[in-house]
Amino acid sequence: MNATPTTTTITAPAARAVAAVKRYGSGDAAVYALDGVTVALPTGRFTAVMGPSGSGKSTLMHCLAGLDRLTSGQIYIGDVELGTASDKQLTLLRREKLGFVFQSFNLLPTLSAGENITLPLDLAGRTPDQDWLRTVVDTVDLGDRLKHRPAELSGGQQQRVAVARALAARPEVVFADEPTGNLDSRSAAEVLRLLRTMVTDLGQTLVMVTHDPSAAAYADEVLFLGDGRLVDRLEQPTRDAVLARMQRFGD
Ligand SMILES: Nc1ncnc2c1ncn2[C@@H]1O[C@H](COP(=O)(O)OP(=O)(O)OP(=O)(O)O)[C@@H](O)[C@H]1O
Repeated sequence: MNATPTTTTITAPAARAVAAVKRYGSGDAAVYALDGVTVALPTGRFTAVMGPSGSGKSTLMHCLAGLDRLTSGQIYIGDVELGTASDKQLTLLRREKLGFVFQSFNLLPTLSAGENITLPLDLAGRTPDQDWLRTVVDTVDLGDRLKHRPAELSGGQQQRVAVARALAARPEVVFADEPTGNLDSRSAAEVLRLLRTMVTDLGQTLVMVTHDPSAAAYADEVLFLGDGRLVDRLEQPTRDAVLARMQRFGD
């Protein structure tokens, strides 16, 4: 009898934390912002991070993104372990492998939208991959607004420019910290649809910290932090399921 051959595709996680501990202060004043978090962020997926205020969301994101160092444990971006990297290597890694979107759009006011998008590449002396850049600009759908300065764009449009800037270098992971925190609900939905598209259509890996259950519902999975620990996770989240889980933190 012939056995049917099976193939299994194993995709390495884009980033992971292993027994991640981050302690601020010492002795009686010690605060464990992360208290032993082990989690893998799969490639090509949209992961949202939620939890009550002070639960360690920003700390986890900053440590994953090489903006802050752990007290103990390991962070990997691909197969690079960040703990052994020098500050200079971390700066290079952030520039070459990671993209960032912040709550405040952080665009340079004197540059056009198009110039803002390519600025990180220009500063790094890298030649943009024109095909990729065209795909990114098409995806963010700014049409004829590329020559406009940030002040001439709506909040939602400015955040779409910031998303395009994060994508321009084709990073391995994009980190978004409350990307819709400064937007009205219509603009927020515009930006969230764009983030969803960049994962679904362009295969980007995205990690987003948010307080908003509606925003988290765009993700493939939501991780819930409580007191510096990973306390729950929810696949294919809906707004109501996320809301219900968040309400349980109040119990
Ligand atoms: N630089 C710091 N020095 C001392 N304690 C800190 C520092 N940064 C964070 N913390 C503490 O670590 C814990 C986790 O903070 P963190 O900002 O990661 O939480 P968060 O879930 O992102 O909160 P929020 O939703 O309010 O932004 C909190 O108790 C916070 O007070």
